[in-house]
Amino acid sequence: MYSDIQDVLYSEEQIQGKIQELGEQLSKDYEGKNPLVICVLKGAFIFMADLVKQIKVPLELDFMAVSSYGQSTKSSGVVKIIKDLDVPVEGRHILIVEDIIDSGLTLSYLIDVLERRNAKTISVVALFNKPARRTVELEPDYAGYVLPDEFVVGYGLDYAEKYRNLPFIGILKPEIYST
Ligand SMILES: O=P(O)(O)OC[C@H]1O[C@H](OP(=O)(O)OP(=O)(O)O)[C@H](O)[C@@H]1O
Ligand code: HPA
Ligand SMILES: [Mg+2]
Repeated sequence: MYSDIQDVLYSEEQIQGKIQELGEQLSKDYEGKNPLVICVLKGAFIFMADLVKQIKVPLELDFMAVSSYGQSTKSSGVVKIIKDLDVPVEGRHILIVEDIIDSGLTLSYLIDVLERRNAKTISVVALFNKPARRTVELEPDYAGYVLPDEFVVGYGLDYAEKYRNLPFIGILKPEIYST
């Protein structure tokens, strides 16, 4: 598994440091708001777990599973809800937790869904951001690292469901997905 990685972009320690910074900012901004923090499964599961431990104000959380990449390194362009939220979002302060924004299609779809359900506010925290690949205009309210235009895996992100358990984020060797 480790030999399939071309370059490690950010180590486990660097990622944890960034998450602590994000948590401090979010703790200030969500004081007294009891946000509903939504994890976008599967990719964001590790980030969500590490992030909420760094947010020091009361919050609730829920999970939504969506998918558009399947077994590919390119978005299919069609975002499917595989598991919906358990609780209503009407009147709630929503914080969407995403691992990565690439084309922006997943998040623009989700934001649209939550707006139609009358959330009070909707903000996005994304650990990784690949602005070079955007096909729809979208910027996270809280952002971790900007990544180069390469297919990356680890820290929750997969290629064909593999590599999610790597503790760092790295570039996958192109020969792995082009063979
Ligand atoms: O900005 P985009 O181009 O839409 O890409 C970002 C989304 O793609 C990945 O999810 P994927 O659809 O692969 O599902 P997964 O989280 O289960 O891996 C990733 O976890 C983000 O949710
Ligand atoms: N890697 C894994 N999953 C992804 C990526 C990526 O670079 N972009 C969007 N989903
Ligand atoms: Mg994926």
